[in-house]
Amino acid sequence: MPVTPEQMQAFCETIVRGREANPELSLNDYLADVPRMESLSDVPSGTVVLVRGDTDAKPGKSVGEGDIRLRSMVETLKFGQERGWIQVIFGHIGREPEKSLDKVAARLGELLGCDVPLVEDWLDESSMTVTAAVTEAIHAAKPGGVIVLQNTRKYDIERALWKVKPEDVAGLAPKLAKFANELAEKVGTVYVNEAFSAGSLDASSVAVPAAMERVALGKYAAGEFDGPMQQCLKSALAVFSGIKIDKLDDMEAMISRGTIKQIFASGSLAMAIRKAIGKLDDDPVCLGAAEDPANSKAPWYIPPARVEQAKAIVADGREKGITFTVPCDSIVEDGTAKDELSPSDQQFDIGPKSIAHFHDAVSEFLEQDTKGLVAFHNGVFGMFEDPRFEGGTKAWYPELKRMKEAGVEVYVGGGEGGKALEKYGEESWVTHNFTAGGTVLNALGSEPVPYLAALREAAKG
Ligand SMILES: Nc1ncnc2c1ncn2[C@@H]1O[C@H](COP(=O)(O)OP(=O)(O)O)[C@@H](O)[C@H]1O
Ligand SMILES: O=C(OP(=O)(O)O)[C@H](O)COP(=O)(O)O
Repeated sequence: MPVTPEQMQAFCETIVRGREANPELSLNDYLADVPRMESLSDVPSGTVVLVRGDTDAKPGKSVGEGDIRLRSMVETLKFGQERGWIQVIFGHIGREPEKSLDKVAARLGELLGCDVPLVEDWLDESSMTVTAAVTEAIHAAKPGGVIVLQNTRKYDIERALWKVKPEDVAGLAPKLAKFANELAEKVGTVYVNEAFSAGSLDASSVAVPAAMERVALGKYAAGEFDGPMQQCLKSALAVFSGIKIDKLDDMEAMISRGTIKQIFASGSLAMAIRKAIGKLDDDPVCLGAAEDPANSKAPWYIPPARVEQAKAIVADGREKGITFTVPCDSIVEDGTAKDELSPSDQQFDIGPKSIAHFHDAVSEFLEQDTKGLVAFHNGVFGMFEDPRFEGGTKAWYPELKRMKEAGVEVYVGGGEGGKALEKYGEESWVTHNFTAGGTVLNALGSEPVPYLAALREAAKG
């Protein structure tokens, strides 16, 4: 049965409203309601299965280079191949619509040991119809065949939900319903999400499941949520760094679960915590350009409301016995270190005193019995892509190694922090490095993972 615009509206409103739609649900409640691959074991050979894949990868010259997300899909794709399904993978790559999945399709072919054709133009967006090229590719495929559709983000419909408010969903629902129904009719009504990192409100992840008869979470994604993510929920130490100030929401949610004993905050976002501590302890701190309203559009701007939020986090945290470790100096635009910022200074990295301070805080953390102790790290300590501002991040990864060697389970929450681990350390330095940044923060933090919410809604039927 095709999904009606009204049904699509209700479906997508739930996803867009996020936690507000179902405030009582935890990650594990979502996971409990999402069907797994085994539930599709009876899907017969020759069935066309739509797979939302983790295609945002940069495959290098040989297998193993830049293709970790593609390798993460192999078990699920083999599960389908063994059952003779024809799997049609669709997903995004980067944020530019013109980026191509040609290398991704080729690498998937190498990984699966078969030819994986790429369908370039698969949607006529003016009429919102799936093109004949897709039907032809499916007809040409044998049982076990795998097809890739070009970058979903070449079509505007993919990101139509990204910036909408719940009250605006109604206007988009007819288009989204047509899109999802076309895929259901011309491709298939069995849908698998094996895109662990695709945590945005892409239509392929959050609207298409509404038109599907059967849905399941892929094996890799399920394994990440059931395994390492469960361990992260037990973290005693959480390291939050980077530039995105909304990570304070996730810090708050993580603290509210009750396992956190220590917070390390670094990078640009730590300035909000530092300022908050200054206010609470009557020791004023200047954040320089980051608190100048003239910079309110900059990604590193710290709005007064975030400082207030940080104050509440620190005050509540201290009552619970949580300690907060923050930088005590900064590297500014000319590459020099400063203890205090002047109103015009911009912070780009933490300074040498902060590096030593974090080293000492790790030593202190390791003084306790480390058996069963879990640490979670997210983000980077400075603008590490520029060698002038990489010092803090570079010095931090050996600290993760030190913790792991002392018996702590150490998890890195993907994203830029994951890339920095590859640059300055080795995978073996930590217990697990997630292949996703945003998804991990949502799962551990303040908002449900959109695609899990969509799979849960779709599974309700
Ligand atoms: N002062 C800063 N501190 C931390 N990161 C910064 C800073 N200035 C710029 N950045 C950039 O922000 C990005 C990382 O921040 P963020 O987006 O929060 O991390 P993630 O992608 O892991 O969530 C990096 O590209 C980094 O270079
Ligand atoms: O790289 C990704 O996420 P991540 O940077 O959170 O790990 C995913 O492909 C999601 O990309 P998006 O943030 O453009 O939706």
